[in-house]
Amino acid sequence: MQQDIPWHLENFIGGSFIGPLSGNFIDNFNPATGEVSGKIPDSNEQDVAVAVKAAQKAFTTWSVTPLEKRFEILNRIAELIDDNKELFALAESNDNGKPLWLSRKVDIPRASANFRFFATGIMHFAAESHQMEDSAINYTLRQPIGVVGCISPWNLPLYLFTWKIAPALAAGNCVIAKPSEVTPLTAFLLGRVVKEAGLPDGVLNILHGTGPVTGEAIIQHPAIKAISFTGSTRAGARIASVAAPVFKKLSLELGGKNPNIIFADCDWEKMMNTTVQSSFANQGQICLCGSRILVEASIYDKFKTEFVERVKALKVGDPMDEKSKQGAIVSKVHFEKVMGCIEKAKEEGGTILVGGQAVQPEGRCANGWFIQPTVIEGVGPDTVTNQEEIFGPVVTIQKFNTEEEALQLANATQYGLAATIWTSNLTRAHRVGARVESGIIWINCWLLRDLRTPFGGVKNSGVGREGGWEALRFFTEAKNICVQL
Ligand SMILES: NC(=O)C1=CN([C@@H]2O[C@H](COP(=O)(O)OP(=O)(O)OC[C@H]3O[C@@H](n4cnc5c(N)ncnc54)[C@H](O)[C@@H]3O)[C@@H](O)[C@H]2O)C=CC1
Ligand SMILES: O=C(O)/C=C/C=C(\O)C(=O)O
Repeated sequence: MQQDIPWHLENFIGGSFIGPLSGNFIDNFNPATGEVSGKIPDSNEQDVAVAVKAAQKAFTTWSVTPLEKRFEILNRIAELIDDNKELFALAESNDNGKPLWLSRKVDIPRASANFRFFATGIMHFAAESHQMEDSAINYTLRQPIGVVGCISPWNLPLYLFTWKIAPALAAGNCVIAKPSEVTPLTAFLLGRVVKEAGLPDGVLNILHGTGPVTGEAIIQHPAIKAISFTGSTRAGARIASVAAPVFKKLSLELGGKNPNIIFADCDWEKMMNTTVQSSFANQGQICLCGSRILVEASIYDKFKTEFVERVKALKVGDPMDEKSKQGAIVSKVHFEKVMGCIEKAKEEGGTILVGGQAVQPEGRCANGWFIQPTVIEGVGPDTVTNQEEIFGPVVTIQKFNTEEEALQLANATQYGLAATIWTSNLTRAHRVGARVESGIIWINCWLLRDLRTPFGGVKNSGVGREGGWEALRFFTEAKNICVQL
């Protein structure tokens, strides 16, 4: 595969790289330098229509391609991502601003793992059968849906793009996929990889462009029968309003305002190390980050002192520098949003214990969008700061006295994606875990991922589950066949 990071991106439609029909492109930026780093297609509904035609044509053969063949191709895609890991990692860091070591260690390996996981997963996927004593037998077919749409965000670009595409393809669907316009590079490179891996033309189509134009064209296209989306709750609500009345299948993985509940009897060192990570990994731009830290009163002061010290020590800087623990914020728009949230917290009476400022590293990153990791104290549970997703390197700390109070605080938002509980009392851990309103609970750990488990949120954090059989069920239609004996 070519080892260059491309400047001029094209759509990948019907197995070919082609420009947008309008001829219009939009600027792509490197957030670490603030400079334009390339051009991406500003695709519209005509481009989507061409892609859907290619996908419909490909579906006639891909949907009946033997599982072993699908396995072989998806596994080959995984191998090729691994073979080109350095190129993918560099592209991801340039596009997103995350440290290169993080792309190498997490993002790119997880992208190939997604393909490998669903390549093997489809070989083991089985449907149910139900016997009615000796009078009839029902068996359920799990058939591919047809053409499906996969729309992903900018925070874990290739990681989340492939988390949707891999199960969709494994299940026999053809895909119209759109990465975030903010981080298009690795999705473009994926087009080259799938071509080389021998995925038939039209099975995966990758279109670039904005949410309001390209994204809208995908969700509104009548031939696209299911949409899998990860991103903001606002965009998720919009997608549901378009898709639900025409009965498209929907999987929505949305925002979070996740509680990190710390009891006094926790394993201190493990909790501290992990809490720094769960607060600020990827500049806090992971929907699973613990943005509201709830600490038992008896250890609150000790926690505050040590946590602030550790956060102060996190080096913010050039993503290419191995020593940088924090890279750039993904875009100028998002940088301004996060800085605005910090200002809002101050207006709401919050005290900035550490951080709170933009950072201007020396050298090539002097004009990039960097923010110090920020810890805020003194904002109540009902404030905007503790209610709205910030999605940046900003956490709040709040004190609780009893388990009941911890639960009240934990559940006091519109979101319900993930929660972390720190305690060495397993009985309490189970009890609290069962009562936190959240799709995912981590006890004495964070982001420990088993790809077989159901992944998703409750309340305004989304609808449906990804991962394992859940994903393969989502990307198939169940058809029950009843045979009277
Ligand atoms: N995983 C998560 O929880 C994420 C949450 N966010 C939150 O969303 C806020 C805004 O970030 P954005 O980049 O604007 O996220 P977004 O939700 O607008 O964008 C995510 C993806 O959806 C697409 N999209 C947007 N509107 C669409 C529409 N009407 N139809 C179809 N596709 C559409 C975008 O082009 C992108 O590919 C962030 O500040 C953060 O709070 C953002 C990204 C990921
Ligand atoms: O699947 C995972 O391990 C992580 C998923 C993270 C998101 O969906 C997100 O940050 O939006």
